[in-house]
Amino acid sequence: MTGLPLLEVALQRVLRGTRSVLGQIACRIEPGEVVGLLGPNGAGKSTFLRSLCGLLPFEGKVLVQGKTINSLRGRERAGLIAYVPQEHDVAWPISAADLVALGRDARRTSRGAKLSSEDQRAVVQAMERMDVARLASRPVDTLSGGEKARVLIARALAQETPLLLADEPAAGLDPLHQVNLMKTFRSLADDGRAVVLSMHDLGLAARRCTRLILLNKGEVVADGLPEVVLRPDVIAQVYGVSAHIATVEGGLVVQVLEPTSTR
Ligand SMILES: Nc1ncnc2c1ncn2[C@@H]1O[C@H](COP(=O)(O)OP(=O)(O)OP(=O)(O)O)[C@@H](O)[C@H]1O
Repeated sequence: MTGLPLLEVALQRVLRGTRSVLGQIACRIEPGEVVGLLGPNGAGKSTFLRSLCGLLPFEGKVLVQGKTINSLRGRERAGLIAYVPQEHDVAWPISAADLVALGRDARRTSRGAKLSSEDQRAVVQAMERMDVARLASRPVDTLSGGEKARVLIARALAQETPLLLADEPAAGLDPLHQVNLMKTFRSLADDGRAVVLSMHDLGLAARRCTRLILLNKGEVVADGLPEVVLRPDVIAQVYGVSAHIATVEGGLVVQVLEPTSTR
């Protein structure tokens, strides 16, 4: 253990084009956390995640295990952070297994090198976790939307990084695969890693995340335990909907009800 936070963020501003879309955001993410990043369309969730992994220029600092993200070279960065993009475009008809194996690239001596037994174990485990083992030989351009999404998550899992950033990974997954995804994230966190994922399903976020960060218009509105962040007045103010919130065995239940006029 280094004693350093896994991720330390002190953003001052992020521009998209000439527009400032994220303001000051400061937070620390520690091993063991599954952080749900919430907020309406356009709130800045993707911008935030892409800034954290160094895919967008930003003003401020992002430290991963104490190292400035922009000082990390490709291989070193890929050893620390895995990223699941919101878009599921795959440019060529590669097999699902070969796509997942790309997650091991940063650990291999050369790109053409054979997968080591350790690489193979990671690929098989990631594919089993995402329930895509039976799709191994299928070209990814023949898969359904949810199947392809699960293969792309498996690629990031195969990277076996301390930090996993995922942009709406549950979108397009059926209920069973959504719950299993969140359980997988929880088990990574229990193993001392951390996951930050953006999401729109407040019920899934409430029940399955250890912490929620709620963004609105590029600012953090709330950051804390699900029961602290997901209050009816906050949901109405940020999302413009009423919600029923209850505590049942195993966690919080949130059901969105009707549009409100408070937003
Ligand atoms: N390339 C760009 N140029 C200009 N503005 C952009 C660009 N990309 C995103 N934006 C704007 O930045 C803001 C934040 O977008 P972002 O994609 O981070 O939101 P989000 O919270 O992930 O939204 P969603 O829930 O719809 O995925 C939005 O207002 C968006 O229109």
